[in-house]
Amino acid sequence: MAGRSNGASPMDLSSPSAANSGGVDKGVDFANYFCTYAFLYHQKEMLSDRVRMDAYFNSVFQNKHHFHNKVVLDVGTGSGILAIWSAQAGARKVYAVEATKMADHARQLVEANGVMDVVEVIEGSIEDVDLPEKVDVIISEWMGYFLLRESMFDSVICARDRWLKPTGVMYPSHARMWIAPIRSGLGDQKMNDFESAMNDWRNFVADTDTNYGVNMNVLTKAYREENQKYFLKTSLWNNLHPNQMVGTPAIIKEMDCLTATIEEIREVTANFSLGINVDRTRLSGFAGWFDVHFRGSSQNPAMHEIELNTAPSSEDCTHWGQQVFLLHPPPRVNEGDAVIVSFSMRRSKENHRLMDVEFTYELQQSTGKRLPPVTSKFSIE
Ligand SMILES: C[S@@+](CC[C@H](N)C(=O)[O-])C[C@H]1O[C@@H](n2cnc3c(N)ncnc32)[C@H](O)[C@@H]1O
Repeated sequence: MAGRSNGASPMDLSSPSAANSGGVDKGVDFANYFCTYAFLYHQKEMLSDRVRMDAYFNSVFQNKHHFHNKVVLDVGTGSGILAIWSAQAGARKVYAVEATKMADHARQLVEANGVMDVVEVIEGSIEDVDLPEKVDVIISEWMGYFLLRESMFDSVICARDRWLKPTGVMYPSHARMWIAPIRSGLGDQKMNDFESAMNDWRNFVADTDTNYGVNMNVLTKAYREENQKYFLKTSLWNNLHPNQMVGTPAIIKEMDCLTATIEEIREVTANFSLGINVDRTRLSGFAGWFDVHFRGSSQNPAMHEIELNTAPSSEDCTHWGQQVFLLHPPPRVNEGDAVIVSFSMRRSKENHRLMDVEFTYELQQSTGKRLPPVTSKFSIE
């Protein structure tokens, strides 16, 4: 469905690739994933996200003791911003590794900001790069939609295991994934879009038969499936207002970036219960988001802990927004009900940077009645 935007993503990660968790075709991965990061418009989008920028800025400058006279590795430096801040905070040496040609712009920025004696920009994949020494700090902005889309944390883990000193610290140091029950008008909108696509198809089938003598109706089922996936089974990007949450959010995954493994993030599963706290409403779906923390390590804690939060907010929106998983049809819920959820998120077989998500949910009404479980599957594209 490339070219038809459902608001799911500003980046095109949707084309199938040979990449998977076992063997990634680097050329295809570069074409599908990295290429977008070589554009300044995309780096600018991230550099304009105030919540993101303030969190990283404060994490570095309020914890200068982690940087002063230290060796830092910036994994995926992009424009070089985190490397420049690390140098300004007193680092002795910063290795700023970037897979794309954005490395050239980063080098220019480093020079223009007078930190070229400290920051060395290296163009290449972190997986392939050799550094002359181990580092005290790894800083990286690796988070994708709902934390794990893009699978960039794999590269940070690889860098950590190869280059971080045993006493080293990770920036950020911890990450969490959240899910909340929500109400939204998006469900009706997407169902209308789907129905109008199917009406359009029926007219097309009739016209093709009348005008050209070929009956296309045998393809109706396939067209329906294609459009169901696109309109109803793909998660949506949205910045929700907190009053769209109809119950208490749950943490479904917590990660210590110093010890997390690729195995642990390849598949995320969780069983949890969401208490409904709004009366007579619809459960339009679930929203997923993340937060990360900058706490240093237990050996070497931060002086000032900083949080970067992408939860629904009335003022602080981020470019990550939230991922919305819509239920069709949306069940009616009441205050005091509970939604019992069994959740899983796995990497897509076609593209390890995209995710397949499954919710099996059961509504437990406040009266004690329990409705039969329903399973809904989604792609995060
Ligand atoms: C989300 S952007 C962050 C850019 C910059 N650090 C910032 O905070 O504005 C991630 C960057 O990491 C780069 N990247 C992703 N995986 C990488 C890898 N394995 N090796 C080197 N660079 C990588 C991308 O090309 C992209 O520029």
